[in-house]
Amino acid sequence: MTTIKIFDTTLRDGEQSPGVNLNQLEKLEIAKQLERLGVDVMEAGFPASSQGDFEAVKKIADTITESSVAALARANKHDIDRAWDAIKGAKKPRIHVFIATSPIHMKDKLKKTPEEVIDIAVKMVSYAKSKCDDIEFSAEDASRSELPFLAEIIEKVIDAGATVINLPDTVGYTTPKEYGEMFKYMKDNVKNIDDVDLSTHCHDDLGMALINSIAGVENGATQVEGTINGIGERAGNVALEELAVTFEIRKDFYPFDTNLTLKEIKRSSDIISKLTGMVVPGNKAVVGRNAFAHEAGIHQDGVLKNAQTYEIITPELVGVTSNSLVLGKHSGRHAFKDKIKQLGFQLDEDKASIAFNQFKQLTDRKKEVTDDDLFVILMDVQTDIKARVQYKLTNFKVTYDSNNSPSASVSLETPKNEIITGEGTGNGSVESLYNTIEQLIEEDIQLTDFTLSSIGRGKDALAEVHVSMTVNKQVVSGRATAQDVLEASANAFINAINRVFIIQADEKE
Ligand SMILES: CC(=O)SCCNC(=O)CCNC(=O)[C@H](O)C(C)(C)COP(=O)(O)OP(=O)(O)OC[C@H]1O[C@@H](n2cnc3c(N)ncnc32)[C@H](O)[C@@H]1OP(=O)(O)O
Ligand SMILES: CC(C)C(=O)C(=O)O
Ligand SMILES: [Mg+2]
Repeated sequence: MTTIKIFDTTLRDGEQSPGVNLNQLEKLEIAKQLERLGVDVMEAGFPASSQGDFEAVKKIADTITESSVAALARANKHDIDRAWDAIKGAKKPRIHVFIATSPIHMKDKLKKTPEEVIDIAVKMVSYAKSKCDDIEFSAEDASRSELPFLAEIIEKVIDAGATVINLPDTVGYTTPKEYGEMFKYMKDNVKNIDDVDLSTHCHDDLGMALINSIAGVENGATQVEGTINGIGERAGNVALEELAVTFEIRKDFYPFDTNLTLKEIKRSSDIISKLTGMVVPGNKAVVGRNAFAHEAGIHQDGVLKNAQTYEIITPELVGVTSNSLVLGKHSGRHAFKDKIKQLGFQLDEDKASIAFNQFKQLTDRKKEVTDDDLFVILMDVQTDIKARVQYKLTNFKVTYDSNNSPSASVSLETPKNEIITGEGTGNGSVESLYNTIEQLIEEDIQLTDFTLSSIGRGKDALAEVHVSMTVNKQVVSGRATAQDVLEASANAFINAINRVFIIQADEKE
């Protein structure tokens, strides 16, 4: 068995998913879970891209001890300086320098000759090496690069100090045969290739990210880059949980394994889905809601006789459990604290008390509080989602009449503690609410996405709303849960707006 290193880029490439915008506490929460999952390396972000990302990467680097913490940098001194300043406190820091090597990217995007690209890459890898021992070099768009040129630049950056060479399929264009052959070519033609880890980085534009990553591994890659739930730029990256579980379930066929703690997979998937707002499709491999559900009578009959007739992965393997401890109106603090631990949260006394009060309020409205409900409450408290509120919803009313446009009246408390109220209409109840809030806040708001889902089953399930929007041209997202759809919608909208003020305050600090 060869153990393949897992490089998780949920916090960098994953955050590049359109509409995803994580704050510092949310990124830190995800980083802690990735460490529990056992990733060898986590790419915490791109520090030169914004002050907020710099701060988040720094916080993660100062907190995480088991996994290496990587920061992305273009091949220029400014990006490398920012990356190093953010991660130098890490126990195992890695600077990740990239530059494109395909003819189309070099000529049309970078406007550089191949010789200039080699020169920049070598100089910038040496510069990064003068600061940090562990340097990853990525040849962006490697899969559309000319192989002899790729071999030349790789040999030179290894001489300059690179410790990991990543060959991304940046646009998800390659096929397994082609991608495997590229790794084999490097193994056969780059004289110092055995001094470094070779890495895959596959995007899923043609749905081949998993099989391409495996082809890379079969041809010499010792590191795989990807994200949890497969989120990422455009169609996303390879879903790391799919790779790790494939190696586990088909160990008779593939002689590879990973250091991941597989039973942390479901929790990782849930946290990332909740915090990013990227809902996991029900039929998604390994972590989808239906991945372990059987609908058809013939299947159910088979499973009752022997689960393995239709189940190749046991739910327990990836941390899907059915829990019997039901929390409700009559539960006390002990049972609640025990449940917090079971769900994998570590809250201090103050936060545990806030969460307990929110749980009690919910039990007044809901017969049975499920693990999913609690997960949402605990995650909100853990990430202080309500702690830095600027605008607060104090009251709202929506009137729906099937013959007329719905109308809303809303009261908000402003950052200056003034109460403002207004009224408005819209084509639907949510739109009337949003139009009214927009008029009150007087910022330039464009809603770009709205998702509503239910947490739990039945009439009294919680509603969860995610919104993405631009506020004064800044892209932000917000989420909220409530028992009422309109309340969740209003709070998600206001949480997104509040984020703009939090980002502005962070940037001033
Ligand atoms: C394949 C990937 O996933 S790469 C990672 C992509 N991630 C991101 O872009 C997210 C974060 N990005 C950002 O916040 C911004 O793009 C920034 C802060 C990095 C740069 O912003 P700006 O300075 O406004 O530049 P902008 O993004 O418009 O253009 C990119 C510039 O970097 C250059 N560039 C692109 N890649 C590289 C590289 N690897 N090394 C050096 N220069 C590069 C481009 O040629 C262009 O240069 P030019 O201004 O001389 O034409
Ligand atoms: C920055 C690099 C590694 C990347 O994300 C890509 O090429 O897809
Ligand atoms: Mg990528």
